Order: sequence, then structure tokens, then C-alpha cells
Amino acid sequence: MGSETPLHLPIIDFSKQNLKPGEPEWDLTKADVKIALQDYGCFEASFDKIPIDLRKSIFGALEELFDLPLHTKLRNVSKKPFHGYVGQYPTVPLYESMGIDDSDVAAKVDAFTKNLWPQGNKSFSTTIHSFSEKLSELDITIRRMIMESFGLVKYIDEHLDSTNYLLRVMKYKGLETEETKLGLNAHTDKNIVTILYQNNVEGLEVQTKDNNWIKVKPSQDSFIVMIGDSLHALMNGRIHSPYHRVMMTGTETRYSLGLFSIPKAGHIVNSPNELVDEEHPRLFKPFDHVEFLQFYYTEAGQRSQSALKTYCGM
Ligand SMILES: O=C(O)CCC(=O)C(=O)O
Ligand SMILES: [Fe+2]
Repeated sequence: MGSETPLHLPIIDFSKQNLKPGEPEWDLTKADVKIALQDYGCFEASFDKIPIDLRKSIFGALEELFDLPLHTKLRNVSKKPFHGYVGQYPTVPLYESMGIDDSDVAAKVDAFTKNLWPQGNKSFSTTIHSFSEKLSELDITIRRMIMESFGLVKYIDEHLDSTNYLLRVMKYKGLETEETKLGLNAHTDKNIVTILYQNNVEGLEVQTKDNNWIKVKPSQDSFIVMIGDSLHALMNGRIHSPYHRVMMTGTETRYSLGLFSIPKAGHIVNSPNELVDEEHPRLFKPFDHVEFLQFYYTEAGQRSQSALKTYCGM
């Protein structure tokens, strides 16, 4: 007791030169992705395709956004639950977040920006859009690798076309005391893949399958890749979608952002027959992601240990 090495997430390098389908580097990385996602549903990705000045300026953009008056931030509304402004919750008083739908599409980011800064804010929208566009390449690479790993090459284009991106930006206020406080409740993500990036303030924790919490310590050039419930269901349970939470300590403000790939409204998430056999019976009924999300935010959805199983488990 007491001498155990601290738990950490697998680290996978996506900065290699020859990371292209068909190259040996691709297959080696793909094998690591599969193991990490089966075991943890999560890994740390080093990815150098986002220039360092953009990685730095993204936090300036977030600070500027959250410094807007509350009545302005409340203009960030969405028909989809949890896609607009979230904050001022008594259970998570440190947490505030906003959502930018289709953040990889310049016109959509411009419209979001204009809603909050009617006079315009070009540097904000350029930063958010460039960051999202570059990070979406990592999302695509990872999803391609997952589909290939499970023999689903013929579905790759259809799968990639079935999602949109949401960029959620988060602020967690620093503390005035020495305690540790909950920043964000433990949850599983409900989407396909989430890629998180944060400033230098740690706090993210990911739960292992044997119920230990890994304190995530990403570096400036690493991103945390996490599987959501919809991909867990699409892959008939072959990859894990982990519980995670944010625990805050210290006085510094934590800024983070997540690029969420999300099934389009009306798209039915349904595991292909290739993933169903005697050893792997079908686990979930086909479902519409937006309807699942609506269920998740009902009382029954919030009460269930796994909203996914309650909603569409076989
Ligand atoms: O702030 C973070 O690092 C995690 C945020 C998160 O889990 C979420 O938005 O779903
Ligand atoms: Fe999450």
C-alpha cells in the first residue's frame, strides 16, 4: 500500500509524419487507439497540427467571451438541450459554459459572434473557427481508425457524414479556500467523440472500469479524446464511454473547451450487423440522438445510472 504508481491515461502520438491510411504508422496508431478505447474509453492525444499561437490565443478568446455581462451571454440559446449558455447552477456554482453549433463552419461562428458582439469581433470568430476546423481533423482521424479497427470500412463515409460539431467552451471559477470543490458532476458524454483542451489548470478526472479516478494532467500540446454514449452504442458496446468529472482546487480559473461530434437530428444511431454475433448480442435499440438527449434531461434520465441503457437498452 502507498507505493502504487499514480494512474494515468494512455498517450497516443498523432503528430507523426506518415499518419495516413495504408501507411504502417497508421496501423500501429490505430491498434493503440483500439486498445485505449476498449480499456479506458479515453486517451491523451499529442497533436501538433494546431499552431502554438492559436492554442494560446484560444484562451484569450474564452476569457473575453466569459467576461461579457450575463445578460449578453444569455443570448446564447439553442433548441437542443445543453447547446446554449449554462451557468448559475447552485449544484455547480463554479461552472459556466456556452455552446457554438457548427463551429467548423465560418458563417455559423460569425453568426454566433454577431449575436454577442453586434459591432463584430473578427479575432474571436477567426480563432474559434480555425481552432475547431483544425481539431476536427483529429476527430475524423480517430473515427476513421475506430471504424477500420472493427471492420466497418464501408460505413466510414456515411458515419462521418452523420454528425455535426458543437464547440462547448467552459469556465470554472477558482476557489478562495484550500478545499477541493466539484466543478462539474460525474457524467458520460452523450455524443460520438469529445476532444477536450484546457489551460494550465488541472481538474478533469476520468473513471476507470474498476472505479478508480484518474487525475488527468495534459500538456500544452495534448488533447483528451473521450468516447460518448452514442459511439458506445453504435459500436455495440465494443468501446467504453467513461464517467468523468471536474474537481477544482486552487485559486486559478480553469478554461476548457470540447469539440463534440454529435449525430445529426433525425439520424438513427444503429449498430451495424457486423458487430452483432452470438458472443456480442445487440445491446441497444436504434435511437435518435436528440430524443435520447431530451430523455437524459428528464427526471428519469437524470436518476438513472445509465441513461443510455434505460432509454434504449435491449
Ligand atoms: O472541462 C472539462 O475538462 C470537461 C468538460 C466535460 O466533461 C463536458 O463538457 O462534457
Ligand atoms: Fe463530459
